[in-house]
Amino acid sequence: MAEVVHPPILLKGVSKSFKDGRVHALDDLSFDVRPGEFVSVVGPSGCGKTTLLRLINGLIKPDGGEVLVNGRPPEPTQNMAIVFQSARLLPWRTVVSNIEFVLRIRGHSRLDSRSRALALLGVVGLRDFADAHPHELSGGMQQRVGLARALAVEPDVLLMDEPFAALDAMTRETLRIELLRLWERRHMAVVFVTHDIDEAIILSQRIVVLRPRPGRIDAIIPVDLPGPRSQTDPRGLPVFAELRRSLWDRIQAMGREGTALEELAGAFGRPAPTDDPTR
Ligand SMILES: Nc1ncnc2c1ncn2[C@@H]1O[C@H](COP(=O)(O)OP(=O)(O)OP(=O)(O)O)[C@@H](O)[C@H]1O
Repeated sequence: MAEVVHPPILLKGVSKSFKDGRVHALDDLSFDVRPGEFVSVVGPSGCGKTTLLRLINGLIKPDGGEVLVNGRPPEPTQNMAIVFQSARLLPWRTVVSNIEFVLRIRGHSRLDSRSRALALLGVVGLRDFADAHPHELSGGMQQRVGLARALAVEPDVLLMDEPFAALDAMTRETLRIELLRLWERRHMAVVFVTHDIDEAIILSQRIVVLRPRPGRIDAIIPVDLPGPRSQTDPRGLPVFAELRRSLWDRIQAMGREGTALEELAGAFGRPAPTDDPTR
């Protein structure tokens, strides 16, 4: 009999409330992430993006519906990694030891952990900083270490919660390309939360748009751009402008339906007039 292939991530009618049901964070969310797929999640502040990642990661449980990772409810033993807005490195450990640490607790030998950690630091361009401590690194470099640490466990599911939001524009750009290169090489399933529409289009194969109060799926938008993404900047392409416009229109429509438009504009960054394809 043919083996059943489960999607890396599957959500079926997932709901989640906090404060004894007074805060309805997510309502009836259903979508899947296919093997090797890069999916971004966008939506205004408070629409449940982080809650969604925490549900997939198994840090919290849904009140209703089902979250499945590789066909099973999420659990710590699964090959999943999460990257946050700040790298959250252990300050008393060196850079290389921060990565070795996660390998050691997964049962890798001391020797193997070190060689893997050093190889990964090479991949993210930080081999020369192996023996530095986190405070000696810039925010962008720390985030690179965080990425290397997440990849060390060779996850087949990588969750990212606005990982580049705190970085300057240039570092952000460099890390995006680095992430795309790593993804093209390893092809893990990625769920990437961002407030930045351009970033979502540049990185993803599909974009899940959430609407707030309670968080629901507004649309799932396929992003069909010529690849490989790490080598082609789509921002000059007509299809990019069209996608950007349609996402922006969608967000404006949410505003008209009652969500404060200014909040949305602040959260997403209104397209500059010169970038506006309709002008
Ligand atoms: N542990 C919690 N206890 C109580 N309420 C919570 C908790 N976690 C999230 N919430 C509420 O659930 C809703 C969704 O929060 P969440 O952090 O997932 O949104 P978000 O889309 O990630 O927001 P942002 O873009 O501002 O980071 C919010 O109303 C938030 O206040």
